[in-house]
Amino acid sequence: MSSPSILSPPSTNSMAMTSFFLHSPKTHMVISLREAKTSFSSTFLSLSVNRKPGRRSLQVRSVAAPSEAITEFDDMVSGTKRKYYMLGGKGGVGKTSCAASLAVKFANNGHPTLVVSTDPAHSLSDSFAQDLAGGTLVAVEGPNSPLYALEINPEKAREEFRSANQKNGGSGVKDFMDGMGLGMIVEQLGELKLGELLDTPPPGLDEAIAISKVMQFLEQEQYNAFTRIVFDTAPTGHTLRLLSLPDFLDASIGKILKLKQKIASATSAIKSVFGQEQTQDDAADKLKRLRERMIKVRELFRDTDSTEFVIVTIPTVMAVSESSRLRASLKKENVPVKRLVVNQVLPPSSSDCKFCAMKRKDQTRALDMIRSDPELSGLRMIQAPLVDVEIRGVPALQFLGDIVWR
Ligand SMILES: Nc1ncnc2c1ncn2[C@@H]1O[C@H](COP(=O)(O)OP(=O)(O)OP(=O)(O)O)[C@@H](O)[C@H]1O
Repeated sequence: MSSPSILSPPSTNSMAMTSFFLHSPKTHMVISLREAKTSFSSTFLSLSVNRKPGRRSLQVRSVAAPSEAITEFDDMVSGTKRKYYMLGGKGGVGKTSCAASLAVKFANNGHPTLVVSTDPAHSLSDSFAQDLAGGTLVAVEGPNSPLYALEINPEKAREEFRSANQKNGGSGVKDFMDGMGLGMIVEQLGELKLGELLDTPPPGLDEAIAISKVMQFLEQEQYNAFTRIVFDTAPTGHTLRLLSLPDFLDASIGKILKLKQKIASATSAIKSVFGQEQTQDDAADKLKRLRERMIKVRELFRDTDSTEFVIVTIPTVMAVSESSRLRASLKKENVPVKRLVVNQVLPPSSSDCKFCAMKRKDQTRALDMIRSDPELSGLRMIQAPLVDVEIRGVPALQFLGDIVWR
């Protein structure tokens, strides 16, 4: 598939309006974007589809946004040292759209970029309108610099983790050791509840394993070239659990490894439970590597130099309340947060639509709530407008990225 191309270069008219046309070969849709420069620090644009026979065009009108909508993309884009951006928030607020648009913008600004979905319900493929599934790096067509996407299959990652664990304490071991009168050690292993944990994983475990899987990818030399890594994370609840999981898993794996050593040295008969010595060492190595990765994940989340967690929300009381709790938890865990994206803000309009007026009033209340919230008021607020078409495909993401990340 060829990439979308700009058909006509930007042109400026007497009203200081910029317009250009994008052509997506996949959809054969011509998108006309008009950006009005106003005296405000931000511009809201609204999209509409013109379905005239033979020509579908997406028109973007611009309206002024409040002046606090300031972002500092320069700060995000500068430097070639690798940086990680983790976008998280309540379900459905636009995390994927914002993460994908940020990744496109980084790539268009010269950064070889990797965008990763660790949300068990992936939507990167839908957002880019390209098939990115499969659990490996897939090139995204369209941006100027290389952009790759990775949808981690959490179940597969968990299965790998489970098989490493089972070799160190599965039910076969328990039966054997019971028979040897060593049930006590098995009970100790049982106390770790790792097997149970893997059978009914709590929210956050998949995410932790998925992120550790990404670390595994990044340990390989061929991935050194990526200078920006954007994570589209799972909804808030998972993220909160994820923050405490690396510590928990680290401790659990540490205990398992210690117990395994004890067991291994107890009798050579017990050694046979684990199969060949070779297999045993493999399993231990796997666990050790996983443990090291968990430590890296924990450090990565707290590294202010290279990592930023961006909270995405929408202007509703429920979403703002959840974002406030998320920010409080992130603060407690020393995870750096600077920005809050408030997505789907209704642009001002002169129409007398009652529904819109009510909705706008509601949103204004939620925005006020953000401004007076002790957890959120200190963050840089970025407002993104609710647009009237679905944001899909690289040209649309580029458009969203140019509004949000400035
Ligand atoms: N600013 C916007 N204007 C209009 N539609 C939007 C906007 N942002 C996102 N959407 C749409 O909202 C829907 C949900 O967006 P998205 O998938 O990015 O959210 P999410 O937070 O990642 O969802 P989930 O939690 O389910 O993964 C999509 O259809 C997307 O196109």
